[in-house]
Amino acid sequence: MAGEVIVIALGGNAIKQAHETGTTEEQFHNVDKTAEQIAKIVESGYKPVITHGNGPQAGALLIQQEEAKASVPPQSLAVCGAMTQGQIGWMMQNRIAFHLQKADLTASVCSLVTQVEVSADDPDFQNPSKPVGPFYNADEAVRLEREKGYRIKEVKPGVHKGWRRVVPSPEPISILERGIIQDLVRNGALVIASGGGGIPVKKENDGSYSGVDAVIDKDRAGFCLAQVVSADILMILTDVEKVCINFNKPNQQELGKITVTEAKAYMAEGHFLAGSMGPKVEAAVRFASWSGKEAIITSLDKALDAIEGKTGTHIRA
Ligand SMILES: NC(=O)OP(=O)(O)O
Repeated sequence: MAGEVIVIALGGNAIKQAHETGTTEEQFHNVDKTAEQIAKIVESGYKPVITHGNGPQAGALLIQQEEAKASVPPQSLAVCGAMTQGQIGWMMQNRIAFHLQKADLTASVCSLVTQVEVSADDPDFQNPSKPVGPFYNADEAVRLEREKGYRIKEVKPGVHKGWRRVVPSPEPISILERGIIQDLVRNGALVIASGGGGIPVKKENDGSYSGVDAVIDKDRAGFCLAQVVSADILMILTDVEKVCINFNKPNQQELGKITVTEAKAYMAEGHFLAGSMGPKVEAAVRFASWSGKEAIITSLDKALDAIEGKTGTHIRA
């Protein structure tokens, strides 16, 4: 319905396609296509609040820190997270503003450096789950574990290049800049916030916050953002039009409209991969349970159709 606030969590393919190396030009091109879709959503009367992933970019920056450490001091993963938030936030802000202007729409676009509190005791520090950076084959994975001490996991079983470095991904507890996000949205700005899941920080005894070397899942942080802005819809955009059960098997089945209870049952049966569709369905279930409203998972090009109920996977309480 026009006027509704939609938190849109953009997946990696909105910024970098799997087959690309991730040049500035490639990323700007993808962000431009994404911005065009977001402008259409604004034109239809909805109020998007945007968040985005940073897995490929944070992993690439980590590699750059390691490769250049003989000449410049390597920066921490928390700093890499902040850098990716600035980078992608700028690209989004730049292209969304352009497409709004082209459509004679006047909203101010603002990307906000956003910190998200996590617990230093989160179990993910013991068993990291967040894939970052490029994909490797099994041989490369073994070599990188041995030579560089990376933690590597298979994230696409059965696929030649199905291995990725993983880093800790603690649960987001709260968004520190929630007040200013609410003010900006209330004043009509199109806000990009909590990018890359937010810069992970932990509270110190003196009340200050310090950076934590981790990458928060942007879908889980997207749910926190949806709570902050009292969203009417949480929409998670990825590379598939609908969520599937029995994915890549002969009995694969697309999901249309499902309840939270059904989604939880599919999760318990192990249909959704950790670090992939798992956190998306989990965030959608959390939102639908918390709000009593609808969460949608679909692809970028189907976003508007999905909002209008024509496609996508819709999860409701
Ligand atoms: N931070 C995050 O969830 O990034 P991706 O969506 O790129 O994995």
